[in-house]
Amino acid sequence: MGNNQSELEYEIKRLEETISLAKKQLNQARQRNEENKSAILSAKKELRENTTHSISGLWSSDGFEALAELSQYVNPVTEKIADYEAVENKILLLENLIKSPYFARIDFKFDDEDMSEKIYIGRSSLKKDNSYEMYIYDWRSPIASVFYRFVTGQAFYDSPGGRITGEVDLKRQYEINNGVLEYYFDADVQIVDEILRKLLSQNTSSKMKTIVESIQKEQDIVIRDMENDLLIVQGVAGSGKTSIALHRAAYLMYQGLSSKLSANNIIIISPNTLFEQYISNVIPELGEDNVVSVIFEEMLASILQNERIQSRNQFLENLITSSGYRDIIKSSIEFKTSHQFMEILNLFIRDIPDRWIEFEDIYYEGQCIVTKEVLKEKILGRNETPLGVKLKQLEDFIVESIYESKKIRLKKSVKKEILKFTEINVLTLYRKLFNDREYFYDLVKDFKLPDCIEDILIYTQENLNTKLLYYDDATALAYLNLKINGANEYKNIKQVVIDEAQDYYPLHYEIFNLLFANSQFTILGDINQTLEKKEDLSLYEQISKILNRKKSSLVTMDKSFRCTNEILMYSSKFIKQSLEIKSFNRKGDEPKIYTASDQLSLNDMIISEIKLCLEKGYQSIGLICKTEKNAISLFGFLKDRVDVQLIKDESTADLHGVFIIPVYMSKGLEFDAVLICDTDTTNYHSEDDKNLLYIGCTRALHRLNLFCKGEASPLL
Ligand SMILES: Nc1ncnc2c1ncn2[C@@H]1O[C@H](COP(=O)(O)OP(=O)(O)OP(=O)(O)O)[C@@H](O)[C@H]1O
Repeated sequence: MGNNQSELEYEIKRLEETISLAKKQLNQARQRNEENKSAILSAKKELRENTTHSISGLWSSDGFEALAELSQYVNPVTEKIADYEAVENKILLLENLIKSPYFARIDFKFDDEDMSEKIYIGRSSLKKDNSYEMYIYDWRSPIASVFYRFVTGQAFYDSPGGRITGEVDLKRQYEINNGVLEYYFDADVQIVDEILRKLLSQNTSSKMKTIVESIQKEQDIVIRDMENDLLIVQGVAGSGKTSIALHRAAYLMYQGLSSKLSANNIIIISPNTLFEQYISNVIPELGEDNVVSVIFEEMLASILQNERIQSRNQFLENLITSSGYRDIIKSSIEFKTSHQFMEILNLFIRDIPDRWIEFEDIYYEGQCIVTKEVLKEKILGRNETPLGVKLKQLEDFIVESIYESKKIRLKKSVKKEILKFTEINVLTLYRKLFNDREYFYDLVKDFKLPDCIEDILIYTQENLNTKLLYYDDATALAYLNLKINGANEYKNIKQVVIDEAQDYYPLHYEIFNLLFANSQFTILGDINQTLEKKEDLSLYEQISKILNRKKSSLVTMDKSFRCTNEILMYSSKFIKQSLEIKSFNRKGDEPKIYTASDQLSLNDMIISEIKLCLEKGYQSIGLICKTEKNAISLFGFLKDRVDVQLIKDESTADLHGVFIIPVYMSKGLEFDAVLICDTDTTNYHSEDDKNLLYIGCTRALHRLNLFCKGEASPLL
């Protein structure tokens, strides 16, 4: 360890004091919850014994008295339960804190003081009761940013009261496990890099890890950004985008922020369930409740009230495997999720009342109550109100008109019959758009359409006749629905986090904008990790334009923390070098290409590589294939020889062990060792295939090898 003896003694004593304070507070918290528990139990007992009314009678006409009687018992219990939960949370934090109270210290001399102050930084704060003395500062506190952003010397941080300047005299990092100080070191940049290298050399775990001890300056800037309503991060594979997104969410929930958000104010939009599961532990490990998490297709299903929606994974599998249809699938999604198609849909919506709703005179008991002209007039105009809302208002107008004239209230069944045309079936309308060629071409006469538009129309018509709603049509329909009926979900969301931003199309962002009209956005992506389309930095301009927030900023991150030097160098050859990629300079073996003459010898090669990886102690080994079809077939060959799991659409496996996974599902994930198992020339030959190889290869932390049967792909 080599630390100065008196310093070491000081640190050991400081640690003991901290732990003993934390233990004292833990005991108090436990005692308080014992009291809470018995108070809750006895209040419940009292409630049972002393209230004269049964719960089921409470809402009857004479139940009010009973309700009042009950509330005098219920309210204190509710308060006790809330307190119990808050204290339970604190107990958990303290239990974790006792094991590892802090990971860093800075000695900061405020400009207006003579002596520097020792600031200990940990995952959560610890303060002496009834005093301002902070034993530990939360990593999210303003002063902790100095640790992440400065070396020794002049420094500053922004506090709620303004900028505070001073000097960092010492920067120290600790390794404390189970309450024992293993070592500490005073940090200059090189040593910190050495520690980070050691950290990154460890094996991955089945769940994503927190990175509070080693957040880098440029990452910290994104995590703490409070300036922008739209923050876009372009980061190369492994630069920490997902980690940052999650730490930022925890930061936004920090108690000390005046604009503190709760877990239900933040939503994270994930690419698939496997990824959602993989990241699910990070925020709780940072001591916060998990935020709302959704997959985009779940949002589509909820907007459309339709469960039979093609997932993006199914869409990709379909695209990659269907050689004959590939071009049309691509053109179709490109067209239907474009800005141009959105404008076409807007024109279509404008046309609906005139063209697609058959207004009729409303008769009741033989008397015309409202004419169709009046009804139509009420719907045309007021363009700022969504059509669906206007139709609902029309419904009320008709009911009121009947009441005015006949002085009767309509029965539900009659109402339903009369008001048939006020209900819009978006899918039926959308079908009409594609079925009526004359109408379609008239509607789009001012647009320059794709050359294959006729093929797109036929393809869409066919798809709309199946039971499954295709991914591109579901997107267009969701837009149509939101424009017609307005967006009513997610009203409490104030911060939207979108990971893998490059996978979404312009119309997706229009949908996000409609759904989260008043929210701020953090958007993270990598233009090199697109699967079926080509993107460049203009993607982010497009997103900015669509979301159109007051203040926005684009941050780029070019350092990859995941892969070894050799893996990153090898992976980089699959992408255009428009963006610089730096590695963290961690050494490893060169990736190799293994070519087998037939399937049997390929299987043998893969099996011996898996065995080697297991011998090396790797915890997660990813066997990546181009498609689910290839993955299933490889699984068939290997399953009786090694313990291996197949990952398919909607899998939620824990990533611990050996897995076979289609490349598009491996996005966002990482493995200690990766084997790309089907790199022959038939599988990988096109520009799109290069992107797939880039994504697959950059999943590897320590070891990457490529395998094929027959001729190896010329792309390798
Ligand atoms: N500051 C850091 N300290 C320690 N580890 C880090 C740091 N930043 C990133 N990492 C590690 O690097 C790996 C990649 O991080 P992450 O998955 O967040 O990157 P990403 O940019 O989302 O990658 P991809 O685009 O490939 O999905 C993870 O293992 C993460 O723990």
